[in-house]
Amino acid sequence: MRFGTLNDIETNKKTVLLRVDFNSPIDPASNIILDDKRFREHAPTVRNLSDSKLIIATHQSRPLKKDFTTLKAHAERLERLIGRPVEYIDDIFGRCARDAVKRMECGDVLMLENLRFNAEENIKMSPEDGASTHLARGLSSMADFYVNDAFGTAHRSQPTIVGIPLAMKSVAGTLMEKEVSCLSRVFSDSPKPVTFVLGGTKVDDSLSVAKNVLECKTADKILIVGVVANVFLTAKGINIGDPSYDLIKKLGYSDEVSKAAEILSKFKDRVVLPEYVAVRNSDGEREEVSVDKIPKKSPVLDLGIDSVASFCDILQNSGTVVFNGPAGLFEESMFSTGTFELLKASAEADFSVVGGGHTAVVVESLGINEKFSHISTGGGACIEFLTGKMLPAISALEKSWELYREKCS
Ligand SMILES: Nc1ncnc2c1ncn2[C@@H]1O[C@H](COP(=O)(O)OP(=O)(O)O)[C@@H](O)[C@H]1O
Ligand SMILES: O=C(OP(=O)(O)O)[C@H](O)COP(=O)(O)O
Repeated sequence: MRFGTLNDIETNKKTVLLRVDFNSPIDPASNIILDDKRFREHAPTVRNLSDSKLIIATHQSRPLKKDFTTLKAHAERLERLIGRPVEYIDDIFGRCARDAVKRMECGDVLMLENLRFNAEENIKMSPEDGASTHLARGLSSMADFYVNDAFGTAHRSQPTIVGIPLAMKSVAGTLMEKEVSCLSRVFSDSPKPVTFVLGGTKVDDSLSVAKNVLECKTADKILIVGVVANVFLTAKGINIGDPSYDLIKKLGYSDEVSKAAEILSKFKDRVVLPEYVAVRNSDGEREEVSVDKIPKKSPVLDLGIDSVASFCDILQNSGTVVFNGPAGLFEESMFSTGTFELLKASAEADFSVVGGGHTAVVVESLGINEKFSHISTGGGACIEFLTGKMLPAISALEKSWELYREKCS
């Protein structure tokens, strides 16, 4: 890695500004945090910084969304998790925040207000512009070191992600380091053969990942499931029925059909499509059909049992599995078989990685999370990483390391 980590800085008695991504599902009516996975994943970094005066900064949601809220509940949740007091302050870099920082002693933890309450944090900008914002200048003046642990936000070019690292000595936190090293391993020394499972509804992202990992020979095989499979089947000239085709149109992915066709023509032998699917029939029940017999009026909602078996066979013979996006409408138990069975088979691989919010939730609900080598905290960030793009947060940390390396110890 070409950026600094916590091992490269001496934080004892120093003031550290830590950027995390505590953006979590919240019940807007009660403000209760519904899933604290990201808190649990950032906890090691917080613990590693227990000898410092620790200022924590995060965002929650976006302006105008129902779960765009203050961070009092986030501070309380973190406090419970780490077993140490976390003071919440309803300010970001104004006088109240600065005074609170001045009062801090070693071991204290302070949580600032939602970063996206500041307009500048909601704007995509260059690192140079980011560094010159009031937000980046105000925050960087409060601490000796900046630690970016927010992998979930690593694909955003916003002031705290790309600007602050230009303005001060910055390193990656424990979670950022783990995400980058685990996801990078997919591209380098992962056990062979490497199989990707691409499903869910983000067809454009999945096609970019497929193209990248097939072209650079990262993936030996790609198993296509979910709505992504319906696009590929259409590209192959198969009639997937009106409801499934209407969903593709509604999601705005009609243009992706020709891109899927291009991938199929180039990499036919390495892209595996379902031969059998499950539809909801006119009685509202699950019905198994082969793909050349999909009824005109029935939506395709899962992988068929025979294809589940053949896909599991491929997964069981894979050294590495990267799984991103469910195989069907798993929220309905009738259509959860494909997702559940494929995930269980993937968990047995020597090296197994899961990306995507829905997929990670299923893995936890099946109680097989410990069996996976890595479950990414990033949705968009993980998928952009797998498309082979350099994430803005990582390039900013690398630049910071170049600029400040000498001054870090
Ligand atoms: N064939 C299908 N038809 C309709 N919805 C599907 C189908 N396959 C998967 N889905 C839906 O995809 C959603 C998750 O997709 P996505 O957001 O891309 O996953 P992730 O959050 O893991 O990246 C789930 O709500 C699931 O019900
Ligand atoms: O949850 C996040 O992204 P994700 O939903 O793609 O995992 C991050 O906190 C980034 O949030 P954003 O997509 O509002 O910039």
